[in-house]
Amino acid sequence: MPTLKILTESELRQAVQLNADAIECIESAFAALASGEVVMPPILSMAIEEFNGEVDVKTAYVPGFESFAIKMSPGFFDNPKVGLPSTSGLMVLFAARTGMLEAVLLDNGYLTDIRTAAAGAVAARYLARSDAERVCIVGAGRQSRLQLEALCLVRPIQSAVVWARNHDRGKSAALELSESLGVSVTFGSDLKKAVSSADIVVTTTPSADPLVMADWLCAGQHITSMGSDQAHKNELDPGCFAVVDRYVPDRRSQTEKLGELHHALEAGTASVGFNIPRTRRHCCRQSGESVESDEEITLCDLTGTGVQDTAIATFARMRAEAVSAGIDIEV
Ligand SMILES: NC(=O)C1=CN([C@@H]2O[C@H](COP(=O)(O)OP(=O)(O)OC[C@H]3O[C@@H](n4cnc5c(N)ncnc54)[C@H](O)[C@@H]3O)[C@@H](O)[C@H]2O)C=CC1
Ligand SMILES: O=C([O-])C1=[NH+]CCC1
Repeated sequence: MPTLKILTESELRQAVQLNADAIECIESAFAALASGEVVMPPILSMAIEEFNGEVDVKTAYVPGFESFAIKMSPGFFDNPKVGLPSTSGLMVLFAARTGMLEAVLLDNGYLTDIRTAAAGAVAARYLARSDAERVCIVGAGRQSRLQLEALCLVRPIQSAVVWARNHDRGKSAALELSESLGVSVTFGSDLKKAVSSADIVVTTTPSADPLVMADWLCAGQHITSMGSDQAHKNELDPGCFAVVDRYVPDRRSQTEKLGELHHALEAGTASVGFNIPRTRRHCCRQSGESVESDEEITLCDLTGTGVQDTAIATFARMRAEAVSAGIDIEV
């Protein structure tokens, strides 16, 4: 009879943390995706508008990996009002050779959180100036915290400003991050000022209306937009596409439907097939492209990919098995 491994959130938290290993895991996943060998179908997404919710199913097969993950990932963005996290869910691992069920990772969204923050770190590693030290984080939820933590692992961050609609939540996030990261993190109510004075801007909200305006961007900045992962979400003024010098999507076929590119295509600030106007050497490659000039404005559009999920799930299972974590049941 086949054996099934079950891992709980606390076991997975012990196995995987946001650190250099997790970043390496996700960087390798993007490199595999860029090789063109990965099989990654479009995201299956169900909107439950009535409750400001969505459920995303993501998967990918990576040649050479013994297993592939299928992830079920709800995002219900009114949950914080009732004391619940916005995102949750689980990942399931299957054998790549036989399709047999191998493991259920009851992570409650933890592995998605880590792989998403690690993607932000990979983006900054390749696209932010090496001396980038001032950050603006837009939003004060789970990813706002993790994205800043991730940036501190790849750039010499000295200070950050957190902007949030809800000032109290923004102030709490800033205080918490100051204490946990040991850098100066303050709340800023003036988003224009916070964006304009940052070396790196990360947008982390499910906003359906642009928050960051094109004329706030400055030479030498890197922007990662990771909150907009559904067609209706839009954190950047589409005009940003007319001023950025380098654009990198996690998956072009996703960002043109779900990410910031989608809105730029609709607004006509980017064209299908594209190339951003005013381009010096624009790229749409998946990864491995690094910033070439300290004056470039770079934009990374993250919509979240199944290859990240297969990578983090297989990594977590390997780490957990190394310490004999979890229970095995015969099914
Ligand atoms: N690209 C990717 O791979 C992933 C993207 N996401 C997306 O990132 C976003 C944030 O996720 P979490 O941090 O887990 O959520 P969260 O609910 O913990 O945090 C969201 C933050 O955005 C704020 N916010 C909500 N609506 C807003 C609006 N209209 N204008 C300004 N601020 C607003 C909230 O008050 C909160 O501070 C979501 O859109 C989620 O779908 C999440 C995980 C992976
Ligand atoms: O899988 C994912 O990236 C997400 N699921 C819900 C919000 C984002």
